[in-house]
Amino acid sequence: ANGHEVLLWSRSEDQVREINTERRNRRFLGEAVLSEQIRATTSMQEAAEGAKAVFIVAPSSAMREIASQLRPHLGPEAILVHATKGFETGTLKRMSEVLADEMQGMDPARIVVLSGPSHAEEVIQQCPTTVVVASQDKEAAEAAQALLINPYFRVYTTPDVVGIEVGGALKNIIALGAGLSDGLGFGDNAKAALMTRGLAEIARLGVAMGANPLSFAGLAGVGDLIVTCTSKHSRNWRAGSMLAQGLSLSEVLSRMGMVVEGVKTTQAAHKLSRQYGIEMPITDELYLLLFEGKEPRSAVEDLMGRDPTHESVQVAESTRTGWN
Ligand SMILES: NC(=O)C1=CN([C@@H]2O[C@H](COP(=O)(O)OP(=O)(O)OC[C@H]3O[C@@H](n4cnc5c(N)ncnc54)[C@H](O)[C@@H]3O)[C@@H](O)[C@H]2O)C=CC1
Ligand SMILES: O=C(CO)COP(=O)(O)O
Repeated sequence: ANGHEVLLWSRSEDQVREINTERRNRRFLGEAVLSEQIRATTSMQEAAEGAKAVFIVAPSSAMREIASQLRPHLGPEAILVHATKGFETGTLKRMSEVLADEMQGMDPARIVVLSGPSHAEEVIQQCPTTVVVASQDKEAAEAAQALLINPYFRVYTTPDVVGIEVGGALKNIIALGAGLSDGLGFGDNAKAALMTRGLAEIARLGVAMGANPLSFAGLAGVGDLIVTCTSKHSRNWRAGSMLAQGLSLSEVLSRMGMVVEGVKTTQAAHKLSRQYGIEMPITDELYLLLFEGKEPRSAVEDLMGRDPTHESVQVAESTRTGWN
């Protein structure tokens, strides 16, 4: 829509053919017609060489593999943007840390994170959407902003890479919980409580990891939390509502056929909360429910029956500085 020449890389020959010959990507975007400016290829080299910007939009589980395939083809001036919401399971690293590992020799200032309330199904229909791009380098963030911004897609910048990645990843855990809550018929009060107290625990962990607390009031915090807990497009919300119907986790994942990042993120956040000494009661209950067979109703009873406390969000002082 912005007039750029876009070359998509996919490992699927069928998908590449469908995009190039029919201008459709049916499995993911139905009958939406893709711009003539978009072509696809199965060659990483063809896709990346000479590109002004490279966007990685793969599941978190594929990030390291894709980054290592990309490394030999990324030009010295290109910015590297990712829109992936999750952590690496084994190392608990954020996605920009995985990219920095794999792009040895590349200036980490060229890495940009894109996040915010943005379901692809609505962006392709040109519905008004706002996102945020984060980079330790102001120029790199502004370069991504300039490439993407248009009358229906508004892009903000921020230096808070940690806050934007942590907010985007952790909201998926709460969205799984919101789907469960809705599926069990718990009503709007319960969902509002989950979102609010969920945001409190997201902010607590995020700040401990070095985020600016104010980022959690922004697009990649409360903004993405709202859309993922309330949208019919959300895979995490849908997965939660299927779990409420009594389906097992493996049944839910095979029926979805698309990534449900909140599942692996629950595991990662459960470990991170212990590593940083942060209390995350909603995440803990979801962990027990997803991986240790706890019944949803007893998870809710345990959450509601915690010791009475006061409402403070209890975030520590942030130590991070921003751009000048
Ligand atoms: N769908 C959306 O609207 C949004 C998605 N995201 C994030 O983007 C990431 C990807 O999500 P979706 O595209 O929605 O997932 P998806 O499950 O719909 O599609 C993932 C694609 O990646 C491919 N893939 C998986 N592993 C691969 C590998 N090792 N090498 C090459 N290709 C591989 C799959 O074949 C599939 O085509 C996730 O982290 C998600 O949280 C972020 C914002 C919005
Ligand atoms: O992150 C998203 C929207 O901003 C996508 O959420 P789901 O993965 O739950 O569909």
